[in-house]
Amino acid sequence: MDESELLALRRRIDAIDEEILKLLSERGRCARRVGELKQGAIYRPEREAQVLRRIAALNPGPLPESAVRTIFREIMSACLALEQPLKVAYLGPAGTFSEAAARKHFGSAPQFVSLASIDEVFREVEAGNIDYGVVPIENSVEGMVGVTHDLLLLHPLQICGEVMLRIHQHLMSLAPSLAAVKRVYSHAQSLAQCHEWLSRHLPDVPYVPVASNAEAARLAAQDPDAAAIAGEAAAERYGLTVLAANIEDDPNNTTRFLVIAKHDAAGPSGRDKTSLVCSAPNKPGAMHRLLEPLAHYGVSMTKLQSRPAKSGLWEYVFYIDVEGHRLDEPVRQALAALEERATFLKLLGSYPAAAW
Ligand SMILES: C=C(O[C@@H]1C=C(C(=O)O)C=C[C@H]1O)C(=O)O
Repeated sequence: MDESELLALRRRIDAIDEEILKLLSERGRCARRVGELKQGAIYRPEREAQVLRRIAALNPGPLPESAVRTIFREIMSACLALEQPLKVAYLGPAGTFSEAAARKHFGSAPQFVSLASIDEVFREVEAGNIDYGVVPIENSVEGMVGVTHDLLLLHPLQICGEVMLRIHQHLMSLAPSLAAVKRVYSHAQSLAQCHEWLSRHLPDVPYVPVASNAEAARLAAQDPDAAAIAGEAAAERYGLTVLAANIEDDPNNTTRFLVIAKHDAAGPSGRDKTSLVCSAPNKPGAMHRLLEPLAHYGVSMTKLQSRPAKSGLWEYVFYIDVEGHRLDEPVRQALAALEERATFLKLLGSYPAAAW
């Protein structure tokens, strides 16, 4: 090893770090001043999405895109906290995928609050005790989360963002090896998602469903004969060793979360979605007529989900996501036409499509 070159490189790294720190401080001062000039919401999801997309496109390497995104996510998180410390609630307990989604979206600067139900997340945001709520809306394997759909219809809240989270399940334990595991705790959905792996590697032990993956990890941390299936955050939080990683049967398993607030994204980011819920008159061709304006104005639909209306038997409401912001001209016109044809329509908000 060339000692003098090593020394020179480390000196260079120290000098670079000082430069980075100076620039970060300057960035923080700019953000704080932006905060003073702002009217309305301090947190601007459309601007944050643009910053992340721009940085990813500019990245010259050698750092991978994911590393650069994570670093800039944290920089913005810290800058935003200088303008306004945020309170973000998620469906708890701590260590669940909902917490991972909240941190992926907001970075680590906000104060995170774990709440016991999706209903409580909506209520606390509506009451103004919490600035933003992160709630699951659909999973690529399990389908829609019904309660979140119902609450979006009931509460006067808006969607201001979405988060896509790849769900990786790990088997974790205090036990040194698989052979020592005598029972497995997890949420019923996670047990189902790892069914093939479990029947191949741990066919003879009981699988015990519990309230959440985080609860499973907490139990496994008290019992050296037990293992839990949960996400990585739970292993860290409860001091468990991952005995087998990525044991989910479907490697593309992804959950989509929504960020709810009292406002949506004030303007377009360049790659946006708009969500709405509506109902159609109960007569032949009504659904076709309802959706016709989307085709007419060239607006793409990314989701159409029906759900029983709580008003009567065999009546449905339709949850629709389209590409574009409500202020983009084709979306604005399509929504106006759609509203005329629907018996009921509620705009749930426009927001940047998940940046990563
Ligand atoms: C600085 C701003 O405020 C916040 C912080 C941002 C940042 O650090 O880049 C971006 C958007 C806002 O959430 C801004 O609106 O430009």
